[in-house]
Amino acid sequence: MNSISTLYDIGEQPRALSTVFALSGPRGYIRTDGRAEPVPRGRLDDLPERLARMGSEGVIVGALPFFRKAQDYLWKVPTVSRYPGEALLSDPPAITLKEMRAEPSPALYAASVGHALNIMDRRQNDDALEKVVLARTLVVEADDTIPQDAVFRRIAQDDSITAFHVMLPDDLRRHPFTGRALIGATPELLLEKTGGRIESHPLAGSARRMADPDLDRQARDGLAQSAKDQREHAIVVEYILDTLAPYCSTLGCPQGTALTSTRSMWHLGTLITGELRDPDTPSVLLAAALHPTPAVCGLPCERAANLIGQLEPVERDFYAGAVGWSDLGQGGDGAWYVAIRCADICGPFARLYAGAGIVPGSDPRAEAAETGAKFGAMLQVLGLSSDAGMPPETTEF
Ligand SMILES: C=C(O[C@@H]1C=C(C(=O)O)C=C[C@H]1O)C(=O)O
Repeated sequence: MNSISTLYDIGEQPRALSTVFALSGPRGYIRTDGRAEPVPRGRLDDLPERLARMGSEGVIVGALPFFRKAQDYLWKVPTVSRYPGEALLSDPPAITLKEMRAEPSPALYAASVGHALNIMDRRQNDDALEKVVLARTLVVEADDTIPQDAVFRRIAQDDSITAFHVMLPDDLRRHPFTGRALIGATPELLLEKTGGRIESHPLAGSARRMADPDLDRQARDGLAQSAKDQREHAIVVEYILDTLAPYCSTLGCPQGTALTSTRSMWHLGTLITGELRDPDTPSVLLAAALHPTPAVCGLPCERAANLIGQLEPVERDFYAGAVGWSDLGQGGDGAWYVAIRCADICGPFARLYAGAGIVPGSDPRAEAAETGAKFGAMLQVLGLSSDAGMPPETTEF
């Protein structure tokens, strides 16, 4: 018996999964229909073999974990349904929250950033750490079970992001509840494939948006001119181009780097487009090959992942992994998004995650504030103030 069947007590039987996977973004609303068959769980490195055993029809949906050595959580469904975005417009109920705490504290997070900067300073050789993305979390507890569908619907009303709602394996070691899901508002496309054409839209380099239009313009201009943010961004774009090049006959970023925004953040973003040599390479395999990019991990990748494992006190699990779909019957067409600006929700608990890229020249206090701002979108849909995750002014760093 594998861990899915143990936790869900479903044996190897397919199960009905009406709300286990939904995406809603500028390209409409997609959700799974019909009975779902689990893809045997395993590491990303052996996903090609596991997928080959799933046949050539149906749609693969689900979540890839942050660490490549952790187990993915994927399902095969007969089909996905697409609806216009309006299908989600409804009036979701309010959520009453009881408690909130930061894990780790902003001060401890800033200390980890300082530690990473020391490592970067010390090692000036070929294997030197150039970038690492460090995350922190907020735990919120509601009075009652958090209504996941309402949270998803509320997020999906923001058309500057792609909202996702993806079932996760229950983790009874953490809480005695079932029905765990990852729900979020990602602005970042890892990879989309349509026929032979692929797109990736990495983001890196961030500034918090301001309510005052003059301050907001200053924040935007400051980001556009920041050499540190441009370096942080270029590392991601180069990595994605290098990784996709062997799969592509043409590849490039014709529009260059531009500012993009959500309701709460400014980012530097670069649209990467290409033509595949083999137009039947499934999007899920391309996403698995790319993941984790230095937008969520760092460079060199393995060194950065090891440091994340050492410095972050809370497991990332599926945060900063990827969520998406891949239609095997249509040459693997589909879209995979970076699973950020999200919360791991189970029963009355939600754990929100936010990370920031650290490069030489980063300021630990500014990174603690940046992660605070990145909690904003999820805090707001949970009924809290969007700046409730900002480090308190009185915090001693
Ligand atoms: C890691 C996160 O965001 C990533 C890090 C960014 C940065 O460091 O500037 C920007 C966008 C994302 O690629 C997150 O939101 O948790």
